[in-house]
Amino acid sequence: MFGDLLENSTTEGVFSALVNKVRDWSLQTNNGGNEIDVSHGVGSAVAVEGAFKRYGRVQVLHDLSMDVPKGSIYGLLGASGCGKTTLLGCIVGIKRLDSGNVYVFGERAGGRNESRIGYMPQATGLYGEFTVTETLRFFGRVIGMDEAKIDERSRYLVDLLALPPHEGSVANLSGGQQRRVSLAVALLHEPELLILDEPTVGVDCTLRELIWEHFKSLTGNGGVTIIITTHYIEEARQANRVGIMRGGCLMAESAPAVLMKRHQAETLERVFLALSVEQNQAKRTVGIAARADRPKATGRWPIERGHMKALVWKNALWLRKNLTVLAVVTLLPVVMVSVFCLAIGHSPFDLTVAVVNQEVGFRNCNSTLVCGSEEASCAFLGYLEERGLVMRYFESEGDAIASVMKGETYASIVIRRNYSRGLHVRAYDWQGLSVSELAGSSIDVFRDLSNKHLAIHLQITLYQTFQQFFYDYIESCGRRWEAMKVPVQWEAVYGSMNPNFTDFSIPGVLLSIIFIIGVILTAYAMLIERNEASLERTLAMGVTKVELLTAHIVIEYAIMSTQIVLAMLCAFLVFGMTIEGSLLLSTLLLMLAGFCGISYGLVISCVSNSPIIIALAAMGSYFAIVLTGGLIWPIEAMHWLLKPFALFFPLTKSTESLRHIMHKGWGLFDGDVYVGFLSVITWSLVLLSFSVVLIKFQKN
Ligand SMILES: Nc1ncnc2c1ncn2[C@@H]1O[C@H](COP(=O)(O)OP(=O)(O)OP(=O)(O)O)[C@@H](O)[C@H]1O
Repeated sequence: MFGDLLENSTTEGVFSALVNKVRDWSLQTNNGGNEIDVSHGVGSAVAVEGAFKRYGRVQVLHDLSMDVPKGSIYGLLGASGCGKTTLLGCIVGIKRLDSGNVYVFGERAGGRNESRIGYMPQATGLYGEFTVTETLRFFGRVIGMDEAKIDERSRYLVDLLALPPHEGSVANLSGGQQRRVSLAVALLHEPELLILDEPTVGVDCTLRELIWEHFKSLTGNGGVTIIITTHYIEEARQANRVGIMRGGCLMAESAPAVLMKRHQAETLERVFLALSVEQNQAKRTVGIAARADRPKATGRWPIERGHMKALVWKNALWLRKNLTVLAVVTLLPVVMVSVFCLAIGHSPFDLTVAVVNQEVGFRNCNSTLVCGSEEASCAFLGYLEERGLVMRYFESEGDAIASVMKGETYASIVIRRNYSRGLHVRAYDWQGLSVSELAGSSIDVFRDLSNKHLAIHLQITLYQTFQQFFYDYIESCGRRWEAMKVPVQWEAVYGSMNPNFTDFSIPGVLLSIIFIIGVILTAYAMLIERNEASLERTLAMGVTKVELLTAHIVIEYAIMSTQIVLAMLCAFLVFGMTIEGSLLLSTLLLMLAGFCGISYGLVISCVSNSPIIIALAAMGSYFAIVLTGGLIWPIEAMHWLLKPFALFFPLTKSTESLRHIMHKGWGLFDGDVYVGFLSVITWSLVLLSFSVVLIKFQKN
């Protein structure tokens, strides 16, 4: 309708003087019996005084005043982007003015009169997965209706608005059907004030007529007040009063017939054009109006039982309808723990090495270990094969080294011609060992050191294999091999004699998995909630943001408990990770880490509503935590600049504590186990408080 007069979002200047003049004049000449005085007295359902509102640099409402008499239909008209939805949001209480006042039934907007208001946002504001019945049940519960009343009203509205059968989900309805469901939600609790943002878009003319008849009967018989925005301008002729907005100002406010008469126009559209011309002329002459006082926020207890029950029910219903998501989320930690245990900490096997055995060449030889054997090198290579090395034999040393250089083998092992003789002298008569025997009994190894893990593994394998082989050779010669041992006796206070990297890392891995899943789930749940238009509607019904958060935390905690139990069963029962201490204490620490993740997820979701930023923040912090938390490399080895900070990160101390519990069997007050608990609790509380502050002070 107003397509040719689309608002300029950078509208400058204030036209309040002229606007107020036009408006006053309209009111003076108004002869509508439905009209009442503009002050927010007894007769006003809604009164707006000197409203200012801007989004960043864009001034959206500009010294706007309006008055909606009780029991009337008020049509709010204006071009796209002129600020109608913003104004409605301020009346409903989900948006705050920068300055000015909004009164609803004589009380400041945003107070406790949500049960008297029915709000239909511009977007449908519904949960796509729910059926019509479930949608009406949820919003009925939020507003505090009893079940019988919800059923009764649902039947009535389904009939009135010709809503489709109940079984299908709302997302599968047509646009017009969805708008009707949305209207039904607004009408559900029989509110005294209906605020409807374009309720008849996508509705056919017959049904539109019917809906308007219903509005008229509501205002006529029931004393209900309706504020309605519409782009079908002719519709607004049926309203008792229309307000015409432009550039964030109300240019006129009066009965449609009065406005048309005053401007000698046949349609309201022509009235709008005439007013726009007058406003443009005033733009050049009128200065900026003073701002009114900033309204004070209304204080209230942020959590109500009824709201919480409805929200938790809604979240649980959403999960029931998204069982795949629920299954994936619940099993994710088990999958991550399994992948970790299967992938990390095991010794490499089937490593190929190049071998040049100058003692026997390519001929077959006897690998049995016998004292004084001329082919002891074969026995040694047999030992290496038993340790899982794969041998590739070469004729010359150069070919063997070339195979390492080409990446075909990991090392080349060269055994000299008189190896067996030298070895025998070393084992049997070492005092008489000559220089040539010493050199001949040495094995030359050329390794590819570019892969540190594999190179060290090969080195350890060769040392250990040779040690065993040499002890066995000494024994086969009837000598005591114990005399050759390094004279150090090793014993374990905690842990096994053969420590395992997987076992070392699993406490930190469990904590970090539960933490990061908490972060991601919360951030995305809040993102979805924020981006759903249903949030506007839920907030308009008096649900607080703190209640929304708490309901999410409740559901997430239920999921998290299952995640933790499954992840621990997987780690301890399936992969045999060490658990010497209390399972309960370990679970508690994991729950706290999960809570810390949830709190951090809340902070991220408050700071940004971009999925990319959320993903980057979550992954970035995860890597920082994993790298600095002592999970994969000891903190003792960390750079001195980073170390003091790393100790304060949320999972550093808690990883140590969980390791003490799991590997040493320590209790809460043994060593500094309690410090890990304190650290993660402190982080959770700080992050949670921060997110609550951010949420509280977010205006839009
Ligand atoms: N959350 C927001 N952040 C920044 N700018 C916003 C926000 N909401 C609205 N705006 C801007 O404020 C102006 C008024 O928007 P509003 O939705 O109130 O207009 P409207 O009159 O309802 O438009 P329409 O008839 O198309 O729905 C527009 O320029 C819009 O881009």
